[in-house]
Amino acid sequence: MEPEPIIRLNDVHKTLGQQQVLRGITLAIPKGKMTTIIGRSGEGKSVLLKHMIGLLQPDRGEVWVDGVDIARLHAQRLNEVRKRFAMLFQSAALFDSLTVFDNVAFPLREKLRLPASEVNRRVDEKLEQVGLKGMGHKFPAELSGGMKKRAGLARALVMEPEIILFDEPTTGLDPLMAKTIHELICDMQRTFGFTAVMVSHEIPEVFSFSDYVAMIHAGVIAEMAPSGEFVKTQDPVVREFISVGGLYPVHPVSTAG
Ligand SMILES: Nc1ncnc2c1ncn2[C@@H]1O[C@H](COP(=O)(O)OP(=O)(O)OP(=O)(O)O)[C@@H](O)[C@H]1O
Repeated sequence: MEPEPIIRLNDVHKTLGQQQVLRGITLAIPKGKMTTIIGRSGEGKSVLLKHMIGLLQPDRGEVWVDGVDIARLHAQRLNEVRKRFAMLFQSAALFDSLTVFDNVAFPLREKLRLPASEVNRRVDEKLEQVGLKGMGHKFPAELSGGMKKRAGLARALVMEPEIILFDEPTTGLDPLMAKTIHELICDMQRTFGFTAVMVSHEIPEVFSFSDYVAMIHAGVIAEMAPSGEFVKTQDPVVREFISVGGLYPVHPVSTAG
């Protein structure tokens, strides 16, 4: 049985500047699974993620999060819904002037105002889970690219969100480190069971680490399917796009005649 969707976009349209970026996106994100959004550069993948968390409002259409249309919410109610989310940006967006520990502690202190002993416990636990045990005293400038991503992940996880949006979380890493970070994210997703929505350019790797894959093309969802089904698509545009990652020859040899 298909898992129920936790986020549902219905006919979402968005124009930014002169560009009609989203032209009727309809998409359901299954709860507790890893869904990856692929598509060419500039197709609107980041814009789509920002609609899911209410950082952008659609010109037309609906964005349902667990039964609430966040496209119509006032700021206060929207903030309540946003507490269920974390978002991890390409850059990991760490505060350079804070240690790794203080970066991860930041949302706990700022939003939950927890006592110091509880902050220490939770931060140490998350640092250990992402492989940064004993690194809390370091500053971001002292970390490798992979360690920065781990720190960003720890900060996203520390609030124990129900939904985490990952915008190209392996940007700037070498292929081996990118694989390690993807594996870590998958491991965390399976351990904690949050809903993950990820934007990624890593083809064909996305098909091994995602439960579902969706491709955006020309402002709409060209294909959305479980990973194993997605690669069997007959849609020529989708086939051509994923062929770049070596799954199919770009010009399949015709067997006709
Ligand atoms: N705030 C904005 N104002 C004007 N145009 C914007 C804004 N944000 C995004 N765009 C435009 O919307 C389009 C989609 O951008 P988006 O960042 O979502 O693409 P993407 O698919 O994530 O690309 P990439 O894979 O390169 O990160 C681009 O043409 C971009 O220039």
